[in-house]
Formats: sequence, structure tokens, C-alpha cells
Amino acid sequence: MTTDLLVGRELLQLYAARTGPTQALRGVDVSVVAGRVSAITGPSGSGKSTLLAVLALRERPAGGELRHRGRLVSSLTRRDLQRLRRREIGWVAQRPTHSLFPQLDARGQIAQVARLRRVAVDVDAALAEVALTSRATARPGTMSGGEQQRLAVAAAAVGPPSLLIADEPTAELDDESAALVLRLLQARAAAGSAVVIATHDARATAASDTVLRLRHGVLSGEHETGQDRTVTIDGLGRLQLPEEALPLFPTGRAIVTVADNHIELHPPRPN
Ligand SMILES: Nc1ncnc2c1ncn2[C@@H]1O[C@H](COP(=O)(O)OP(=O)(O)OP(=O)(O)O)[C@@H](O)[C@H]1O
Repeated sequence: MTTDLLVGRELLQLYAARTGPTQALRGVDVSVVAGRVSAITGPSGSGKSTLLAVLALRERPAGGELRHRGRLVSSLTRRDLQRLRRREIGWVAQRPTHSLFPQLDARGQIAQVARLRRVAVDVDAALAEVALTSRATARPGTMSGGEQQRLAVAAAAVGPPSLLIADEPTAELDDESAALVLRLLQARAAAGSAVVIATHDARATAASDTVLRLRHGVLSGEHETGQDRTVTIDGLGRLQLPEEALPLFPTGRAIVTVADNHIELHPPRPN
């Protein structure tokens, strides 16, 4: 069974800019569901980080309505919000160091989050899950970008929190590390967390249950991964493949076989 943890209606967000206000979100309807990994994709500047910050209760939307477990977020006190963020929401910032304690080593990061969330944690297992056993005593400042990112995800996932939000969690990672992080996110969703990520990474969308597309602050589509969906064929016969299909065609070329009532697309055979 799925449950809506967060429901946003007509969400707006504005930022002041020198040229006037920027509308980062322009009426977004969204539901965040426990037990699922939801990916938000879209071009740079489309509002992904803004939407994540609103869903993580780190920014108040300028308009619209957001409910957390049915309660209006605008009615929550600062103290309620702080408590929710600390106890229930795991947050991985686009720059992972922004969600890490600079003075604590990797082991200390995990232990500190467990203290804040009032849960017991097996620190060694949490570090092993993201292949950081050998970096247990390293501080973020001495880690590579990929190590910081894995540590930030592991720390945010302690609990597990009811809501786990990660901005580009695989951006710095090679295939092996990305697979570890994506497995961890899927495992937390299977354990009941609502997981939301913003991503440009086809590896991450392929590992998600739902993909939401943002364009200029507007949600332009939602689909379940691994399911049939309708795409548009333009007047020249061109169609846009779903993002998660793109890694199948790394050369940008495809063999098309036209059958009786369908077509098949295959990557060209290597020479
Ligand atoms: N703090 C801010 N002050 C002013 N403008 C902002 C601020 N944060 C975001 N914006 C603007 O809001 C819009 C949405 O930005 P946002 O960072 O949410 O996009 P994004 O899809 O996450 O982009 P990227 O993929 O590059 O991270 C952009 O036009 C951006 O310039």
C-alpha cells in the first residue's frame, strides 16, 4: 500500500533577482509517496533544487499549499519544522559538504545523525554500505567529491527517515559507486521511506519508481518507469525516447526494424 506523505498543490516559489523576481516554481502539483523512489528531472534552472528545498521543508513556498501527513505546513511553528527536519527528513544537498559536519569524521557524521534522530545505528555497517570503511576516520575536507557524496547519502539515510531527499546524489559517482548509492536509496524506500531525488543521471532515473519532469518551474509529466507510455511523433517522423532508454543508444544511432504493427529499435551491433 502507498501513502502520501507530502502533498503539494499549486506550489509557487519566487526569488528576487536584479532583473525582477524569478519564478522558480509556477504552480506545481506533487505527491510524495512512502515506499517509492521518485526522481525529478529537467533542464538546468527548471526548478528541481527549489522543489526539493520546499519538499524538505527547508524553504517555505511563496504560494500554494503543502501538507505533511495531512497537516498544512504553513500552520507549523518554527519549532515543529525544526523537529521534523531533524528527526524525520534526510537531506543531501547538491554540494554534499553542505549537508555534512565539517569537524566530524565519517564515523562521527553517522553517529551524530543517529543521535539527532534518536535511533541506534551500526556505524560500521552504514559506512560499509557505501564502501567507506577505509575512510571511517576521514573528515569531509580530506575526502574526494565522490566520497563526500556517498557519506552524505549514508548519513542522511540513517534511521531511516520517513523522507529522504537528495539533490543529484550520483553526480560525482562512477558506475560502481552510483550503483551502491542507488541500491541504498531503493532499500530505504523498501523499508518505508519516501525517497525523492533530483537528477540528470539516466542511471538514477532508471532506478526510480516514478519520474517527474520539470520545465521552467512547471511539472510537464509523470510516469512510472518500466511501463508503457505515449510519446509524440512530430511531423518529420521524429520521436523523443524516454530518458532512461538513452543509455541503450550511447552512439546516438539505432537500427529500426518495421514489423506488421510495431517497430523495434536496437543499438547498432559493434563492428
Ligand atoms: N537563492 C536564489 N536566488 C535567486 N534565484 C534563484 C535562487 N535559487 C534558484 N534561483 C533561480 O530559480 C530558478 C530555478 O533554480 P533551481 O536551482 O531550482 O534549478 P535546478 O533545476 O535545480 O537547476 P540545476 O540543474 O542547474 O541545479 C533558476 O532560474 C535559478 O536561477
